[in-house]
Amino acid sequence: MTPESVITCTGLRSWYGRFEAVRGIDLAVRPGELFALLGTNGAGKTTTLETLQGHRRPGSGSVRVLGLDPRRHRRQLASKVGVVLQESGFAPDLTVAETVRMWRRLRRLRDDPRALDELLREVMLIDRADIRVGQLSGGERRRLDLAVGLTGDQRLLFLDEPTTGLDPQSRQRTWDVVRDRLRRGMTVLLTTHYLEEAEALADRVAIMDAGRIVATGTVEELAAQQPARIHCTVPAGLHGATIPGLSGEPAWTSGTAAGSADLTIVTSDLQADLARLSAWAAAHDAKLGRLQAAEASLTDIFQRITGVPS
Ligand SMILES: Nc1ncnc2c1ncn2[C@@H]1O[C@H](COP(=O)(O)OP(=O)(O)OP(=O)(O)O)[C@@H](O)[C@H]1O
Repeated sequence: MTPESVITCTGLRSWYGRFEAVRGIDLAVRPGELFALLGTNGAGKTTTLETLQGHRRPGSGSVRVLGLDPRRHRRQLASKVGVVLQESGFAPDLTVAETVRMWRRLRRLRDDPRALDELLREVMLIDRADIRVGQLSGGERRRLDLAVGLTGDQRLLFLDEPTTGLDPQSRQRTWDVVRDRLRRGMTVLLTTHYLEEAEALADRVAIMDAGRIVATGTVEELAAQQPARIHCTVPAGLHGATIPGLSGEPAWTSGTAAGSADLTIVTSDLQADLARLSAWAAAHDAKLGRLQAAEASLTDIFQRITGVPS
């Protein structure tokens, strides 16, 4: 546990009756980082989030949010912690502006028309300010969720699948807003099943499976523990040839294009094997087609660690 952590879980366990949903997790989310909590269905993410948000008592272990116990200090945390849930039940008869104003009052903030306008502009809802919530599109409602989560002077934001159902432009806008807040010092705990988004945005990730954290670190750190992959096509006459010095395992198949063979090399020394493959191809005057060389992606890592396709 690092004292400067914004969120700390130590040995957190949680039960539903006799079923242990969270089985002893340790987490430390640092100030100003975007930390992504990923996991298989039923891994225990929601249970963990509910505990961090003060809605559930830890079965055992302890949690601290901004140094406070989230159950005992819910009031103090309410103005500092924003939550964007997948389903937020806003009153359909209130307008967008009324909804945000109401949340400002709930967070004991004074009325501030300028701050309200700024926030609605930020989430691209300024021209929908007087529209009733019940008339918003699904994507607009998600952006209202974000606005409400950001109402006030939040130091920490919980984001649960914030871009589900958003079109590419709204998705991009959401991430621009989150990035801007991160630059201004906010800490974000993201849960998402969109691994490409987590890969692009997260400073660090944790992968949960069956109540445990099974991997944690930066994507680069996790990728370094997994083999990389080289893929290319080779002239058919070289199918099955030995490539000298290769440390990885070559796998040959007949190519889909006539006169070619497909080669995949799974390797833990990507750079060296790429160099050996290139030298071998040059020595045989062979052109390598559709050459791809890549470290494991977060999707590969997730799949290998959990055994579940993402
Ligand atoms: N109220 C409940 N009563 C009994 N079991 C529950 C309850 N809520 C959750 N569980 C179980 O606890 C486990 C963890 O659930 P949780 O919702 O925390 O997982 P999750 O990681 O958020 O899953 P998902 O990605 O599917 O939303 C699951 O096996 C789930 O069935």
